[in-house]
Amino acid sequence: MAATRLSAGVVMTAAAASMSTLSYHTYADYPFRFYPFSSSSSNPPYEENQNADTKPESHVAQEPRKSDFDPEALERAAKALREINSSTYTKQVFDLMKRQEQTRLNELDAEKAYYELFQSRTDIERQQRLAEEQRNLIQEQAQREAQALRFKDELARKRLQEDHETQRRHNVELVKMQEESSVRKEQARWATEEQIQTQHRQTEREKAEIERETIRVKAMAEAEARAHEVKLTEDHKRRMLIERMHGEKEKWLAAINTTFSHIEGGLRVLLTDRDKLLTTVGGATALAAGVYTTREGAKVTWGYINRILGQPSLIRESSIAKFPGSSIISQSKNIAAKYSTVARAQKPVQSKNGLENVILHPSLQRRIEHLARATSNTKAHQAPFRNMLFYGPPGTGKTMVAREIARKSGLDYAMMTGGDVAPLGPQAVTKIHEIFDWAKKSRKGLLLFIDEADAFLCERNGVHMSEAQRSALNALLFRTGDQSRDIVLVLATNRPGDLDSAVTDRVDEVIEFPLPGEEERLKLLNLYLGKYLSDEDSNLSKRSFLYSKQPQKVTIRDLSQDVLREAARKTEGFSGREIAKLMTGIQAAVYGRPDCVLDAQLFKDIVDYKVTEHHQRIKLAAEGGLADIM
Ligand SMILES: Nc1ncnc2c1ncn2[C@@H]1O[C@H](COP(=O)(O)OP(=O)(O)OP(=O)(O)O)[C@@H](O)[C@H]1O
Repeated sequence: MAATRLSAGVVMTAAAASMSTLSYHTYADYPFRFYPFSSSSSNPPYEENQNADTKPESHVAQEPRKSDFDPEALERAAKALREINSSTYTKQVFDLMKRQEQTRLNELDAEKAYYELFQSRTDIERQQRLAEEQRNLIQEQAQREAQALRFKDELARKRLQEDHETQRRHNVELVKMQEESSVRKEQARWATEEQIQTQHRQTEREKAEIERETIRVKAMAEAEARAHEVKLTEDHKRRMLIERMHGEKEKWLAAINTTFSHIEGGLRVLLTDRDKLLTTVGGATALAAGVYTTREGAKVTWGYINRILGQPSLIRESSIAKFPGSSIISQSKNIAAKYSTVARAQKPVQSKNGLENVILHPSLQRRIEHLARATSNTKAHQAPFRNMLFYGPPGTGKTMVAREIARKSGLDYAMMTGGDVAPLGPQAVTKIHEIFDWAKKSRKGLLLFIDEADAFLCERNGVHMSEAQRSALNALLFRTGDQSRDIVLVLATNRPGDLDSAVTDRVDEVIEFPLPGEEERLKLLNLYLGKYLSDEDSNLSKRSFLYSKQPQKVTIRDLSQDVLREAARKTEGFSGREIAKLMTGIQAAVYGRPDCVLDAQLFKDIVDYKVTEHHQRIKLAAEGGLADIM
C-alpha cells in the first residue's frame, strides 16, 4: 500500500512537472513574466518588478527553444496520465492540479494589480517631475528678469554716480580756482600793506631818532645845569648838617654826663645802706620771675587760642585774617598784601578787562571772566558753587587766575598744596576736616585752591598711595560730596590724568592753561619790562631808605617794540614764569653794568642766552626721560 502511494506521488510530481512545462506556452503571451509554481515563485514580486525592463530578455532566455523540444516529456506525461487514470488517487491528483492552477491564476491577478499600481505611481511621479520642471523654468525666468532689472538699475546708478563725480570735480576745480585767486589777491594786499608798514616804520624810526637826539641834547643841557645846582645845594646842605650834628653831639654828651653822675650817686647810696640793697635785689628777682611766668603763660594761652580760632596749618596763603579781628597785614604770606603789591606793580599795565597782571589767550581770558562773574552771581543768589579744575604746564598762571577769580567774585581765598598732605601721616584726615570747618567761618564764602592736587588726590588704587593718604583723600571726598554754598574748590595740576575718578566727578569746570602764544609772550615781556625795569622811580625811593648810598637809575635805550616782538618770537615754548624769570635776568644784567643802561643789544644777548638755556633744559629732560624708560 505504501509503495503504491509513493509511486502515485512520483507520478503526480512528474505530471505536475510536465504540466508546468506546458503552461509556459499557455501564458507566454501574457505581458508579464509567468512564475511557475515552484520555489522561485516565493520571491517577492516587487523585487522582480524592479528589474521589469530586463525581464523580457530573461523571459526570452528562459523560454525553451523549439529546436530543443523533448517529445519524451510528452510521452512521460501521457504515461503518467495513464498511470494516474489507473491509480486509485486519480481524483485527488486532479483536485490538486486544479487547486495549483487556481493559485497560479490568483498570483497572476495579484501581480497584475501590483503592476497597475506601479504604473499609476510612475505616472504620478512623471507628473510631479513635469510640474517641478515647470516650476524651475518659471523660477529661472523670474531670476533672469530680476537680474536684467538689477543690471539695468546698476547701469543707471553708475551713470548717475559718474555724473555726480564729474559735477563734483568741476565744483572742486571751481573752488580751487576761486581760492587761488583770493590767495593771490590777499598776498598782493599783504605785500602792499607790508610795504606801506615798512615805509611807515622807517619814517617813524627816523622821526623818533631825531626826537630822541633833540631830547638827549636838551636833557644833557638840563642835567648839567641841574647837576651844578644840586652840587651847590648839596654843599650848602652838608655844611648845615655838619653844624647841626656838632650841636646835637654836644647836647647828647652833656645829657650822658648828667645821667651817669646821677647813677653813680644812687649806687653809692645803695651800697652804703644794707636795707635798701636787700629791697632792690628782692624787687629785681620778683620782677624777673613775674616776667618769665607771664611770658610762658601767654605762650600756652596763645597756642590754645591758635588751635581754636587760628588758620589751619595746611593753609599756606589766605585772605582771611588769621584771627577774628586781627590785622590782615599780620599774615606772613597774606594774599591781601599781595593784592596791594600787585596793585602797585600793575600801575604801568592797567588791564581794561579786569584780569589784571594775568596775560592769557583772549578766549581763555573771556572764559575766566565769565567764570568769575558766574561765581559772583552764584554767591549773590545763594546758589551752590561750581568746582573747577585747572590743568596745564607749570608756570602758566593757574594760581594767579584762582586768586583773581576769588578777588573778582568777592570771595575769600585760601591756598594749600597737595604735597603738604602726605608728610602729615595719620594727622592728614583731621587737618582736612579742620580746613573745611574753618572755611565755614568765612562769611563771604571761600575759594579753596589746592595746588599740585595730583600729589594727594591721585588714583586710590595706585600702589604708591599710603593708607594715610587714602584716608585724607576719602575725607576730602566726604566733605565735597554735596554741592556746597560755602566753598568753591579749585584744583590745579600738571597731570590731570592722575586724579582719582571720584575727584574729577566733583569738578564742574575743566580749564586748560596752555603755554602762551606769540602775542601773549609779547604782552608778558611788556608787562614784566614795566614791572622790573621801568618802574624805577618808586623802587629807587623805596631802596633809598635801606641803603645810605643812592642807587643809580636804570635807563632804557633803543628798546623798540620790534626788538620785543623778535624776543617773543624766539621764546616759543616759554611759560609765563620763564618769561618773568627772563626779565629778572635782564634786570640783574642791567644792575651789573656800571651805567645801569638797558639797550637793545643787551636785551637780545640775554634773550638768546635764555633761549639756548631753555632748549638745553628740554633736551636734558628728554634724555633723562629716555634714560628712565631704558
Ligand atoms: N599768564 C600769566 N600772566 C602773567 N604772569 C604769569 C602768567 N603765568 C605765569 N606767570 C608768572 O609766573 C609765575 C607763576 O605763576 P603761577 O604760580 O600762577 O603758575 P602755575 O600755573 O600755578 O604754576 P605751577 O603749576 O608750577 O603751580 C607768576 O608769579 C607770574 O610771575
